[in-house]
Amino acid sequence: LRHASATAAQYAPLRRDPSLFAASSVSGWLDERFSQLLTAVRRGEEAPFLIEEVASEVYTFPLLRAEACGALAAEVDHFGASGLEARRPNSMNNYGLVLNDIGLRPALTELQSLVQPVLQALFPTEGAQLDDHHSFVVSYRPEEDKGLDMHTDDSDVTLNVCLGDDFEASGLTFCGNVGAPDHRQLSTTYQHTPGRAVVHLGRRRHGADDIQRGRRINLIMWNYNRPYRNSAEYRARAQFYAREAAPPAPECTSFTHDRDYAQVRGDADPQVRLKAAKFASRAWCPPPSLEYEGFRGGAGRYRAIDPLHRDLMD
Ligand SMILES: O=C(O)CCC(=O)C(=O)O
Ligand SMILES: [Fe+2]
Repeated sequence: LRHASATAAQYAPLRRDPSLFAASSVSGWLDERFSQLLTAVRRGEEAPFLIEEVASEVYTFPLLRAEACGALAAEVDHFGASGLEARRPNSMNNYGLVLNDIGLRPALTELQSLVQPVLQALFPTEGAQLDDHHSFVVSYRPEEDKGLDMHTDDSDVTLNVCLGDDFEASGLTFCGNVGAPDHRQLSTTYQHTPGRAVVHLGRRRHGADDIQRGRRINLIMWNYNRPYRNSAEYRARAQFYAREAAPPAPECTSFTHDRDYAQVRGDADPQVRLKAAKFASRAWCPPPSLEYEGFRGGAGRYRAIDPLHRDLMD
C-alpha cells in the first residue's frame, strides 16, 4: 500500500487532466440516462426501463458520458507514458493498471457511492452496502493481451464499464455461479459498448473472448461488502459446492483453473494441451468427488494429497 500511495504522489504533478481526480467531478461523468435511472431506483420502481437484463443476474445500463470515458482512457495512457511503475490488476493482464494506485481512489469511491443504490436494487444482499473497492482498467489488443481466461472475481458485486475504443469481437462470456451445478454451463456472451456498465456477482464465472481488431479498454470495479462477508449466509455459501450436472461447455472451461480443460477443448489440439499443461498442477475445478459423470481430467493440485488434509496444500 505504501508503494501505491508513493506512486500516486509521484504522479500527482504529472496528471494529464487534474480535474478528473476530484470526487466533485464525478457527477459530471454521468450519462444523463443514468441520472434518470437513479431517480427511478430512488422512487422504488421495480424494473427501471433503462436496465437491461442480458442474462439471469447480469445487468447492463448506460453509466458514463463519452467525454468521461475518453478522459479516463487518455489518463491511463498518459500514466503509461510517464514511466512510473504501477501494479497490474491481476497476473493475467499485462496491460491493465490499478487505478487506486495512480490517485483515482477518491473519484472512484464517489462513483461507487453513486452506483450503489442501483447495485442494491439489483443485488439486495450483496449490494446492500459497499464499503471498499479494487478498481483497475483492463486493456486488450490483438498484438498484446487478447482476452482473459474464465474466472470468478474476488468481489461481491463487479461493475465493468467499457471506456472504448473501436474494436471487434472481444465479447464478455458468462457462465454460472461457482459451486452451482451449472457453474460451467454457458449463460450468455455480451458485447460491450463504450459508456455502458455491466454488473454481476463476483462469484459468477466469466471471461473475455479474444479481441480480433482494435483496442478495448474497460474500467472494472470490484466492490466489497464487509458485513456480508462476515455473515453466516456468506460462510455457508463458501462451504457448499454442488456436483456439476453435466460436462462443461467448452466456452466455460478455464485453462488456469480446470482439471479437464484439454479433454473438453479437444486434447488433440497442441495449443490447448500446452495451455492446460502449464497450469495442470494448480488446477482445482471440479473439486475431487464432485466431478460430473464421465469426467476424464487430470488430478490437479490434489494429486497425491491426503484428501482429509487437502486444504493444507492451498
Ligand atoms: O474484459 C473484461 O471486460 C472483464 C475483465 C474481468 O473480468 C476482470 O478483470 O476481472
Ligand atoms: Fe472478472
